Amino acid sequence: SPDSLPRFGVPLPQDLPNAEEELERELDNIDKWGMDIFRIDMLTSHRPLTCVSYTLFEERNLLKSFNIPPKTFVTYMLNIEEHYNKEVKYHNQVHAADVTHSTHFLLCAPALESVFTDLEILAALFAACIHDVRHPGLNNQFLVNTNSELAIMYNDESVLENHSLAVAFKLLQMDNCNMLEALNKKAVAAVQKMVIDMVLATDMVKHMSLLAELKTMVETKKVAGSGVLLLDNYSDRIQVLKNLLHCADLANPAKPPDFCQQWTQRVMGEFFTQGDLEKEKKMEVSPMMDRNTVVVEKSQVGFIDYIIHPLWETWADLVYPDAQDILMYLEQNREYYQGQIRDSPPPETAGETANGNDKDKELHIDLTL
Ligand SMILES: COc1ccc(C2=NN(C3CCN(C(=O)CN4C(=O)CC(C)(C)CC4=O)CC3)C(=O)[C@@H]3CC=CC[C@H]23)cc1OC
Ligand SMILES: [Mg+2]
Ligand SMILES: [Zn+2]
Repeated sequence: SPDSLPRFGVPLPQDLPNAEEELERELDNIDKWGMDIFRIDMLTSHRPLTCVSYTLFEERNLLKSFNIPPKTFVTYMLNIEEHYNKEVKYHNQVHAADVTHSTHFLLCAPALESVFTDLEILAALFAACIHDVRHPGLNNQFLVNTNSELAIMYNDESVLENHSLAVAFKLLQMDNCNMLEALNKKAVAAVQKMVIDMVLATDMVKHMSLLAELKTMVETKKVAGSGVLLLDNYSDRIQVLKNLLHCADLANPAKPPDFCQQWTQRVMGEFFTQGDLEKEKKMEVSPMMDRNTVVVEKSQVGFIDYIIHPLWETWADLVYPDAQDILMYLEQNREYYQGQIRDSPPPETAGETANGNDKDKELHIDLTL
């Protein structure tokens, strides 16, 4: 019937004859780290978030478990997807779909099997879907420094993260969008609190404290007989979920090389756009945002060494050995970027090459060889 949903939740591009079977093939990898979200973006006419979230909620049987009408779920997710900014090069619906997929993958870790309830899993996937909605492609510091409406609204505190949360919960109230309508008041309140806690924890200013708490949890790790993590209070459970979403948000350098490099292109495109605007406004240009001075490969090595590897190494300890392959990609990508940094020629002393031979003679020998 006409009002029945398309198979993957979204209409497919008419000009691609076998889009449906191509999309089915890509979605067969939804339980794999290497799923190609960029191809899904293309095959869904740029609605990867609705397609991936619908597929995941169906696969995890969450629509039935919480009596979420599929039509309501899809209407809400399409609405959320519409509220991601297509002009923004990185913080758009493809990033949201990628983080949602990564969140799903991390929740599948054997060390977390049967640890979280369906309500907590719904909250984590929902948080991933909405965590950057209405992102303007500018960071919190810029919004604060320019006295933006948003910064005033949220008193300079996690401005973007508060805004995404408010927009997401506001959109739930629109016609035929309340996907949580069948949940009782207590369950809705519990989901809302968990989603707020998780999304606020994606603000990078929280990174060091979040990582410190994760390290403490790893040191005092309690494991049940079956080997799964023992989390017997809200504080521990939400702490793992906050770090899980934070890891998913910081997963780009831990993805297969060509995906990692595409994300780097996108984020640097967004950063340079902000840097250009800061220059235009005679502001100090933010770190890594000046297109004239940044060495992208160096930034990636620094980002991996200071932020990404310490976080993922700790997460990998928590769920050992489930994240070893992810750590491998991260180390591979770090070596790739390190190798790309054009090492300036070794400092030559006057008249001699690095190994002390007479320059001309050595060059002559090289040439005849
Ligand atoms: C694919 O590459 C990237 C993807 C996402 C990001 C984001 N960056 N940030 C901030 C993270 C902290 N930050 C730093 O400058 C951290 N940092 C370094 O990276 C290396 C250093 C300069 C040597 C020392 C240092 O302090 C500023 C940017 C975000 O807040 C974004 C939003 C939320 C999550 C991550 C995302 C960066 C990427 O490549 C650089
Ligand atoms: Mg964010
Ligand atoms: Zn994000």
